[in-house]
Amino acid sequence: MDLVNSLEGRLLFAVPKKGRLLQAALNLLEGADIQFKRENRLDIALVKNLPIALVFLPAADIPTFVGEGRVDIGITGYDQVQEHDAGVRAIARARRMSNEWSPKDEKPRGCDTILDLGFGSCKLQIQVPAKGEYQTDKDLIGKNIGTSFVHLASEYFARLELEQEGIKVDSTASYAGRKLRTKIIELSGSVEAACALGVADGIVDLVESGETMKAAGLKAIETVVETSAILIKSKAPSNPAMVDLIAARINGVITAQKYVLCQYNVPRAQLVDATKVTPGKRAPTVTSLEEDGWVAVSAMVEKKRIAPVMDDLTKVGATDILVLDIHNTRGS
Ligand SMILES: Nc1ncnc2c1ncn2[C@@H]1O[C@H](COP(=O)(O)OP(=O)(O)OP(=O)(O)O)[C@@H](O)[C@H]1O
Ligand SMILES: O=P(O)(O)OC[C@H]1O[C@H](OP(=O)(O)OP(=O)(O)O)[C@H](O)[C@@H]1O
Repeated sequence: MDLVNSLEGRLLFAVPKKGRLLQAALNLLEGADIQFKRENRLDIALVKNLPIALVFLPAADIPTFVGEGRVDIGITGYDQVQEHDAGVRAIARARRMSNEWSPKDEKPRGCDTILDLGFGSCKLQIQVPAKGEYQTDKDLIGKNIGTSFVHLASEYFARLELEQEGIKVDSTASYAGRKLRTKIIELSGSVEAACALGVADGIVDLVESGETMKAAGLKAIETVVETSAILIKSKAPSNPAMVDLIAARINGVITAQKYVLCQYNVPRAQLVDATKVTPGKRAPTVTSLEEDGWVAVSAMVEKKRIAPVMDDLTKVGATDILVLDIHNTRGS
């Protein structure tokens, strides 16, 4: 099969090819009924039931492909989009300084966020040895910083250096032409080892549970970016209607994962109190029961709140409380 020709007319959808976001992204695709078979070692898969092709790429590269409009939509981390944007800003500053800038450089690029996907949550944090001499981010000015997020780290320390000099920073354009006193060292993985091995005085890396940080004898002193996985699109996708369809399907899956359906019976006299406990996403559905003076209520409730909600319903006199998983939703 000529794979490149078979991409014709298909919306290109970038998915992380490995790492922390891969499995949750695949689960979302399955929930959205995006059917495909990925051949061994191939990074492109044609979707069987929709005019879409999936492109499996490193999470860090997805903002570049989407931002340049080569791929229409993608799933990646918000941190990766921020890092990419910071890199684009750095190039623009350098071009302006070297007078290579032209109005073409201003053409709209970058990605738009469609949805927060609710997984892959963590923080990009500045970390230092827990028992070391550095207590604040300012203590690291002029020192060595190890990171995979070189552009975000450079902007962070550029701002810090300017503020230390008493210069007000109103945009990242203020960093133009400045040489950082802090040395940003690019590392592609196992960044936590850099302090112990003497390569860096501090690091900028992701923290979720904090286990990796703790095991490396580090502590976090500042947060650069809070992140989670997002669905992004290019500024001018090839098929906007298909983008909307995918966004609606994925949104339906996320909502279904976040909520359960709570059903119960309650005396009509207690209905007001009960619906305060379960107001639903828009409003609860109330139907009358054959038994006089009683109603049945069903309402969507956030999964993480369901136990106290059941306690409170019991207190206001609800009975026959059922909690049902929601397989999928639309329009909620
Ligand atoms: N511990 C974590 N908890 C939650 N999300 C994470 C965590 N680590 C990374 N992520 C998210 O997953 C994205 C990809 O990180 P991951 O380390 O899986 O990348 P990768 O593609 O395997 O690259 P690398 O080879 O550099 O590890 C990150 O940008 C971040 O958004
Ligand atoms: O706070 P924690 O829950 O310990 O998670 C943080 C770790 O997770 C990520 O790395 P990952 O395990 O994906 O491997 P990597 O270092 O190869 O990127 C990140 O780079 C941290 O090292």
